[in-house]
Amino acid sequence: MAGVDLDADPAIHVSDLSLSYPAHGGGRSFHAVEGVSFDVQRGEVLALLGESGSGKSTLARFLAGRAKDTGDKSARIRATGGDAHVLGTSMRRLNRRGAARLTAYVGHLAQDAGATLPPELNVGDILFGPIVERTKDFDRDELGAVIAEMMDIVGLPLSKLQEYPYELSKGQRQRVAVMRSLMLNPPVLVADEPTLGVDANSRPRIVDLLRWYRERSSATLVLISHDIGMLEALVQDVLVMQQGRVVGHDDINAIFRQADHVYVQQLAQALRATAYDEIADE
Ligand SMILES: Nc1ncnc2c1ncn2[C@@H]1O[C@H](COP(=O)(O)OP(=O)(O)OP(=O)(O)O)[C@@H](O)[C@H]1O
Repeated sequence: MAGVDLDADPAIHVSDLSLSYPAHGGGRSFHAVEGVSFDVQRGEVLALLGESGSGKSTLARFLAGRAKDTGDKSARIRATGGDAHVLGTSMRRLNRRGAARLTAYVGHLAQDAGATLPPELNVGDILFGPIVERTKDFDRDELGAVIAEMMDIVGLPLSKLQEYPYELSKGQRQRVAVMRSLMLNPPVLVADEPTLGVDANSRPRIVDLLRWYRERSSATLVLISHDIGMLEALVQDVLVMQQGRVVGHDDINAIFRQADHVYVQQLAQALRATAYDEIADE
């Protein structure tokens, strides 16, 4: 696709970006992200942290080229300042066609993606879906082998390929959703809380799958996650958001050790407490 540069480094370049939701119900437009700048180098894993409502999902959707990807007009995100370039492509100038093409290069795992699997398809068809939608010309055996490897990593027996989403547990559905997001081998993946609300058994499986994917693809990942296991296993850099702004950006150890912002310190403490709770649960 014209405009996509797979060698772009940084893979993601965000410059003074501000994002808004449209005015509705007689109110004013809402500024969800304000004046945010950062880079993600090619092959790097960046975590976005911050309290609920700090703008993480909004930023993630915009970076993934899904700003207008919603039937609900009031949920369409508009850039009101700056821009973000992902694989050299301006997200601000992205039109509908460009956004559709970009989905082959920039994967987006939306929050609670497991809940939105197509109910009429079995797991096998769900996994093949992203490929079949694009081409009839693919090696079914080769892809089958990749699917079998992924099923093994996430601990799902191959018999599950014949089952439908309603037959799976919430954690199993989420594992399928994460597998599906990797089927097109996206060089950039934006994942919004991939382990949130998922049972303790499924969480490390999802972490293992994302780690496997990164090792084989050297993809650039942006992860929204407060899962200490996921952060420790995958993340190098952390960007902390508060009320739409960036209040910290550093190496994960530096952020948690010497954070000079009160909010970052509170977050680090809360994450450590969660980790201890989980150890206590085991
Ligand atoms: N459709 C919308 N219209 C207006 N405001 C919205 C809309 N969607 C989200 N917002 C607001 O934008 C702000 C940022 O929301 P966002 O979902 O990006 O935050 P978040 O950090 O991802 O939160 P969470 O961790 O709860 O998912 C919030 O104040 C939210 O209420």
